[in-house]
Amino acid sequence: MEQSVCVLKFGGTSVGSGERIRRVASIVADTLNDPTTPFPVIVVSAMSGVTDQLLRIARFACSGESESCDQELVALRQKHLDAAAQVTQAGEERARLLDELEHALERLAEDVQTLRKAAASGDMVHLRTATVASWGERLSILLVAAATRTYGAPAEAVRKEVIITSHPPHDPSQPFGVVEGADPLLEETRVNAHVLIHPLVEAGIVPIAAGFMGRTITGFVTTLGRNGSDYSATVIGAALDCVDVSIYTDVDGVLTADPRLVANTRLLPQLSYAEAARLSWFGAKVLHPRTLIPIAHRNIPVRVRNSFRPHIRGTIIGPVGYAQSGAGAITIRRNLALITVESTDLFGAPENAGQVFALAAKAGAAPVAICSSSGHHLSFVVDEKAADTVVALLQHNMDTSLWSVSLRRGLAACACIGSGFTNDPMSAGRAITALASERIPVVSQGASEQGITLIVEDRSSERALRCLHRDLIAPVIPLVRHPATGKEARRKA
Ligand SMILES: Nc1ncnc2c1ncn2[C@@H]1O[C@H](COP(=O)(O)OP(=O)(O)O)[C@@H](O)[C@H]1O
Ligand SMILES: N[C@@H](CC(=O)OP(=O)(O)O)C(=O)O
Repeated sequence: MEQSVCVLKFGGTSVGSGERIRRVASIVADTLNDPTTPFPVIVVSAMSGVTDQLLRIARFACSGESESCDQELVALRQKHLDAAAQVTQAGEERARLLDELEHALERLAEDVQTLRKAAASGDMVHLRTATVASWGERLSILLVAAATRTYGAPAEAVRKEVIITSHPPHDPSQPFGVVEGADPLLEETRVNAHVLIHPLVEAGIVPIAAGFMGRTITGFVTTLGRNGSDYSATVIGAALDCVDVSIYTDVDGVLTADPRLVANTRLLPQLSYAEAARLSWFGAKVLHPRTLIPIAHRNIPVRVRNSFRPHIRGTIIGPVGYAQSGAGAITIRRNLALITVESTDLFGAPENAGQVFALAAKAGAAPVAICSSSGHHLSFVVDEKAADTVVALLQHNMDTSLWSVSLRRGLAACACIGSGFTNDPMSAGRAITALASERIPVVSQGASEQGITLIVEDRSSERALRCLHRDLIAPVIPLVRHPATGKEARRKA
């Protein structure tokens, strides 16, 4: 019988430097040595900032800015060599790592050349860009594997083959230096995962696999989209029938709001798949929005944990949710636009909803939120960058003597999320009152059993997030200066 496995995914912040990679290696070694945990399979992201750097390299290569391109390549090489010096002692392991890194960097340089030529001929630039973008993960697996071995745990980077087989990306017409996510092919990925991972596991060797990347059946490298390593970890986890997936990042778990924007956030110990999916849909960067798709229907739990404080339990995402009344978390999704389709004869919006959303989908825009409708109008928000294409398609395809289409840019969605939100009849009122008290107008809104979504102007969105968090989740208690006690008063006197 095959041994049961758990998947540990380490994000870019967790592998951001040699010192951090050593910390990751010690977590991997501890997991391997813990008899109560299944055998670990590791999925890693690129060192933080490296995918951005690779996409700059891709852009410079395509636009013929050779000097800038070469400068970035030199900086990228140095970053990985510095990390290599930190994760290994001089000796055999260091020599092996440097050799592997040099070989990988040479292949990256070749792929950049191929991209240059592709841009000149206009041939498959998007696939060549994905190949360049995937090198961040292909470099970091070498560092993590070497670091893990120095902790006495046998580990090997999975580098010759790619685990995730995917479709090609849908839209080949991306601007230079941009990658679009491709959809994984689950059955093919399952076969690869068993062929590539299980022999290592059976031999007691920890597999270290590159997140984010995939490959088409015809052999082209793809990506699962920006920040897609979380998603790749659950795709690989599902393919391996893993017991659970741990996402290691730089915060203690899923919090009541983004701690970079709100001061007094709290850890959410437990979330249902639906709650967590909603949080990431509405902007919580801690999880990629597609992460839960491969595993939720199989009840495989996901734990979000801090690689800097691994002793903390983190957040468990599973079938059972956050069982409190009111909002559990507040998120913001920015850079949205509101599209309103209105019939001039005051009739027919519900009948035409299917056509409206089909046209939006054709423009590659899923409605982020559907805000309001009546017999003669329908309004929904989409990502601002897709809005012009959606409006153009609507105007082109709908009878403009009967329909008008309007667009309002510069908006954001504030989502107050929690399955218990509607248990408390005061919740929605408190959310709107919180915004009103800060003079933040609500442009539109939508509600469901899982919470309420308030559309506000983008420029007010961070302020809106803070006041909603303060009034719905964690009041900010002002520091009160107590009057001097008797003793202090005597000393002052
Ligand atoms: N509700 C939330 N809970 C926790 N973190 C959040 C939340 N919303 C946004 N974040 C942000 O997500 C970040 C982690 O995601 P990311 O930077 O992609 O990490 P990684 O490099 O590990 O993939 C955190 O540092 C935090 O600022
Ligand atoms: N490195 C890729 C994929 C990724 O998910 O990274 P992270 O785990 O650091 O968010 C990116 O930056 O898009």
